[in-house]
This record gives sequence, structure tokens and C-alpha cells, in this order.
Amino acid sequence: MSESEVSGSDIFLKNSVVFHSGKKYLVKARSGRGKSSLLNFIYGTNSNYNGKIIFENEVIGSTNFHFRKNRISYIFQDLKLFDQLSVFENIELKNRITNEKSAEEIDSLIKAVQLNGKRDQNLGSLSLGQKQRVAIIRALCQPFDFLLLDEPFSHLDPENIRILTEIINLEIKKRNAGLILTSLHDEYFFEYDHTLHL
Ligand SMILES: Nc1ncnc2c1ncn2[C@@H]1O[C@H](COP(=O)(O)OP(=O)(O)OP(=O)(O)O)[C@@H](O)[C@H]1O
Repeated sequence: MSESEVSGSDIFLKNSVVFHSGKKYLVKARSGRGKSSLLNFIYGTNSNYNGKIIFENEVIGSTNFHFRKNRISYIFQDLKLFDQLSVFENIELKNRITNEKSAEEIDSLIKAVQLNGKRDQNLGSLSLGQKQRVAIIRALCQPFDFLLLDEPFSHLDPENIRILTEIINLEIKKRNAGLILTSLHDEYFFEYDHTLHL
């Protein structure tokens, strides 16, 4: 994007922007303003920017895989789930690497988000809102200091959003983690400490 396009941004072109763990941030912008790009920069999967992203004195780059494994968890807008695997298998695939949760805990989360009837069904046959619920549970199956959420509830009804915000709040509190959520709109899913405009 050009400098004029981002001149009013609270993040782009600033000398420094600090995100603290334990705090909740809403990043709000119109479509195409760089919300997904910002999260990809932080996650280390897009390095097409000027400047540095520093996590506790270490520069995040595309090869710092340990950040993605241990420090930052990300719910992608396009979810990045495996259509050929079942709901349980999609979650278990990550959990097998991290050992973050027991099979019973995963089952209880699947039930909490009202997907127990779909547990063994392939992702390919699920609705987008159902897939969003799976992606959110999977993202909670790892250690993290920051949880990145890219328009995570765009296809969910208020009741499911309520359930998921409760689950996410508990998991964040347990880890004293920070949350960075992008949205097109003002929204009140979480009690945000800061709202930043791109
Ligand atoms: N790999 C890329 N190469 C070139 N341009 C890109 C690339 N990825 C994103 N862009 C451009 O950067 C801009 C910001 O894209 P981005 O997906 O970050 O926006 P967004 O705010 O998340 O949009 P939306 O709300 O529609 O998801 C867009 O103009 C997009 O076309």
C-alpha cells in the first residue's frame, strides 16, 4: 500500500507500536487496509514490510518457527483446516505436536461449541461457521503468549460467539496472554483494552 493510503494508521508508519501480553487489542479497518497482512507480519509468514517486529528482544522473521509453536497462535481468516480430515482429527493433528490438551478436553470443547454430532465428520462437509469453531479450538491446543484472530466470528450466530468468547477468555487468562483481533466494524465481543485503526 502507498504511504498516503496508510497515513492515518495507528500502526503502519509509526516509529513503534507495542502490544502487551495480558491485554486485548481490536484492530479495526475497512476491507483491504492490511488487517490480514499485519497479522501475517506478526506471525512471521509474511516478511514483505519495512521495519522490525521484536518479541522480547528477538526479531521475528520467517524462520523463527519456535514463535509459531510456543508463543503465538493464529486463527487465519481462511482457517487453513484439512477438508479430508474429521473435526477431531483436525484438532488432534496439532495437539499431537503440543500435547496441550487431553483427548477428553478436546471432546469437551467440541461439545461446548455444539459440534459433538459432527466430531467424526470430514471438515469438507461442514458449514463455514462450523469450520470457524473447529479452527478456534485447534488454535487453543498450543501454548501461546498472543492469540491472533482474523475476523474469527464472521459466520457465527450470537449464541456461538458468546460460547467462544467465554472459552477464549478462559484460555487467555490461564496463560496471561494477549489477544489481537481484527474486524471490519466496531464490535464488543471482548472487553478491549485498546482499539487501533489501520
Ligand atoms: N502477497 C501480496 N502481494 C501483493 N499485495 C498483497 C499481498 N497480500 C495482500 N496484498 C494487498 O495488500 C492489501 C491489504 O490486504 P489484506 O488482506 O491485508 O487486507 P485486509 O484488511 O485483511 O482485507 P479484508 O478485510 O478484505 O480481509 C490489499 O490491497 C491486498 O491486495
